[in-house]
Amino acid sequence: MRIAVPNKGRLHEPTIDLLERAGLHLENGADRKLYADTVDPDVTVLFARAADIPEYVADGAADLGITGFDQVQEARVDNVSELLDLEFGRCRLVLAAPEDGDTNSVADLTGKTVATEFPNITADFFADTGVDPDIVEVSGATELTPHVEMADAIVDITSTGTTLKMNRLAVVEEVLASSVRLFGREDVLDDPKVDEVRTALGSVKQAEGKRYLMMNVPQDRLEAVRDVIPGLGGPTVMDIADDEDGEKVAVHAVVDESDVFETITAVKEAGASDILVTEIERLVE
Ligand SMILES: Nc1ncnc2c1ncn2[C@@H]1O[C@H](COP(=O)(O)OP(=O)(O)OP(=O)(O)O)[C@@H](O)[C@H]1O
Ligand SMILES: O=P(O)(O)OC[C@H]1O[C@H](OP(=O)(O)OP(=O)(O)O)[C@H](O)[C@@H]1O
Ligand SMILES: [Mg+2]
Repeated sequence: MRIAVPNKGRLHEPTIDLLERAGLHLENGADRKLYADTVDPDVTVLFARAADIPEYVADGAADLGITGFDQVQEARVDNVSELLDLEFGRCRLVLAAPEDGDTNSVADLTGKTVATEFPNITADFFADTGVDPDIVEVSGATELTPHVEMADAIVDITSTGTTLKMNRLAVVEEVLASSVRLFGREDVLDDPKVDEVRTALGSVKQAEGKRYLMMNVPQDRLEAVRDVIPGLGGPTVMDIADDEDGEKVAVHAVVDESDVFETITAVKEAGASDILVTEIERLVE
């Protein structure tokens, strides 16, 4: 099973980090190579440009891919399916035009020119509006084009909005919301390995923002402690090995990070002691 992941750019690091946290440790270094093995002899990682990854998967060079939803849409591949929203690389593709110009709506672009790195997404967007501007494809620095009379507006990526602002451009309309996705070619989706990879990556997502709480509780305080532990099903209650009288039990629970502070105070008041809080690497529900 080959997974294509971004070889550079802003998605490279977080993708490698996610694979590592999911237990798919890369064996022979991720830098400046086309391939890396992983601890799983059946899984190889292939490094490719974020924009090329959907094609790699569609054509069979890789079986699974990790890249932005914008790239998957732009590639117009019809034999891949999304498996998981990995929820990083969040950004929006927007139609933007000079702040002080006369393009304030989509309709103002009749007979005008729009520059973009995403000509297919842009064409689909305008097809739905009935407005039919010329679309000029550029391969970077799109924000410059309205200032050099190349275009009247652009369709480009924004997240914080800093780049648009720096170039005195204002959003006219949102075109697409994107985040990084795991996707696969449809003819490999029955392979059990696909589900293994999806579960492993999903388990890292599940664990984010959760904490594992452990404590000791006298038997007669157990109900009181149980009552104040929020979240994910009931806590796990276990006997303590060298507690011969059986007076105390160990209580373990998964709690939202945002609830940890209050929960510690509450369980302590209810009679718990020796309270431990740890991070969770993975959580398979
Ligand atoms: N400002 C941003 N905020 C969040 N996500 C972004 C942002 N810019 C790009 N992305 C996401 O990252 C993907 C890849 O963008 P990136 O800039 O890393 O690569 P690139 O510039 O296309 O790659 P290359 O350097 O190979 O040309 C985009 O398709 C998008 O999904
Ligand atoms: O809303 P902002 O936070 O300013 O982000 C938007 C910018 O981020 C991306 O460029 P990137 O930084 O990836 O540089 P690149 O042009 O080299 O890809 C994108 O192409 C925008 O220019
Ligand atoms: Mg970029």
